[in-house]
Order: sequence, then C-alpha cells, then structure tokens
Amino acid sequence: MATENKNLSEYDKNTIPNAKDFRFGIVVSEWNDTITEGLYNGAFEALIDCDVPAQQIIRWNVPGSFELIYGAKKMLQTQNVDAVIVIGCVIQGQTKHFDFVCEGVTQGIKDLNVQTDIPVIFCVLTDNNIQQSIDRSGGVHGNKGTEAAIAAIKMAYIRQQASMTHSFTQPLLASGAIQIEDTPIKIEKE
Ligand SMILES: Nc1c(NC[C@H](O)[C@H](O)[C@H](O)CO)[nH]c(=O)[nH]c1=O
Ligand SMILES: CC(=O)[C@@H](O)COP(=O)(O)O
Repeated sequence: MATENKNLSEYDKNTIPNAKDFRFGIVVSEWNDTITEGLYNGAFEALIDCDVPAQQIIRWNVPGSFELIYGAKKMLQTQNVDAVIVIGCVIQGQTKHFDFVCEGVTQGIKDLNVQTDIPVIFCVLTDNNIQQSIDRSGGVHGNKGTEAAIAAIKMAYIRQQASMTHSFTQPLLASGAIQIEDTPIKIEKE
C-alpha cells in the first residue's frame, strides 16, 4: 500500500502500549527545516498524546540527514532513552547526491538497529519534490512524524517485554528447567 492510500497520522490508542515511563530521543536534520519541523511537531504531539511527559523527550539537531547516523549513535551512547527517532527530508536535486544520501542514511540507521539494543526509528522523507514532502509532513497524506512516534512507542515496548522475559527465563534456561518455543509478542493495552 502506498502512502497515498494511507493517512500517516491515523492511530488507534487502544492498540498502543502505556508509554508514560518511556524516554525518547529525537534527532532532527536542519536541511529542509520547514519540513523537518513539521515532522518533529507530528512526532512530539503524538508522544504527548500518548502520555509521554515532555521532559522525557530529548531533541538534538544535526546539519543534514547524513548526520542523523552520528547524531543517533551519540544519543544512544550518552542518553538514557528507550527509543530514538531520526527525522530528515531528502529531496531529489540535479545530481546523484540524493541517491547516495538516501542510501547512506538508510544503511547507517539499519546498522544502528542491528548493532545496538535501542530501536532507532526511520522518519526520513526521500521525495522527488517539495510537494511530496509537504503532503507527508502534515499535509494531505498526514504526518510521517506521527507514524514514527507510534512506531517508537511500540518498539520501546517490545524491547521492554523482551528484556523482562530474558531476565526471567535466562536462569531457567541455563538450568534446563524450561525450553522456549518461538511465540509472537502480542501488544496489549494495559
Ligand atoms: N540535499 C540534502 C541533504 N544534503 C546534505 C547531507 O545530508 C549532508 O548534510 C552533507 O552531505 C554533509 O555531510 N541533506 C538533507 O537532509 N536533505 C537534502 O535534500
Ligand atoms: C539530496 C541532495 O543532496 C540534493 O538535494 C542536492 O542537490 P543537487 O543534487 O542539485 O546538488
């Protein structure tokens, strides 16, 4: 399903875990800042709407989307957060630079998700023109920042549940008292 068939701002609070104790880092690119500010506002407002206290939301700015990788890495290393959202807007120009920035950021953020224990949510628009960016940062297609905030809450919850399960079962597994079969983690509203 393409974005044009889905409103990025829609979410059902009944399907979202309790987020009041989670801490979130948000790294925002300054390139195309009218767009990235709209994405940030969507993310911030969604977190607040899901009962995250404002003082549990940390914002850092970086020059461009390529710097989101380093900014997120340092956020993970130095801040006590349960998830990080990276926000950027990359718009096709006259050269191939668009391709390299988009690929570089995508791979870099993927690598952080593989190499670290904290989920990093990819809220980077990679658009052909400014109108597509406007449409996805609070315009006709909703706000990708809102979508990213909801994803961040859900991934922080999955990490929390996995951690609790691990700390409970590890001694039992080590002793051979239990064996774990693959069971899906079901997100339930508390
Ligand atoms: N053209 C865009 C850029 N380019 C800048 C790079 O992200 C980077 O800051 C620079 O190459 C220095 O390392 N960044 C965006 O976020 N959006 C663009 O459209
Ligand atoms: C994504 C970019 O870096 C791009 O917007 C820069 O524009 P240009 O390709 O015309 O240099």
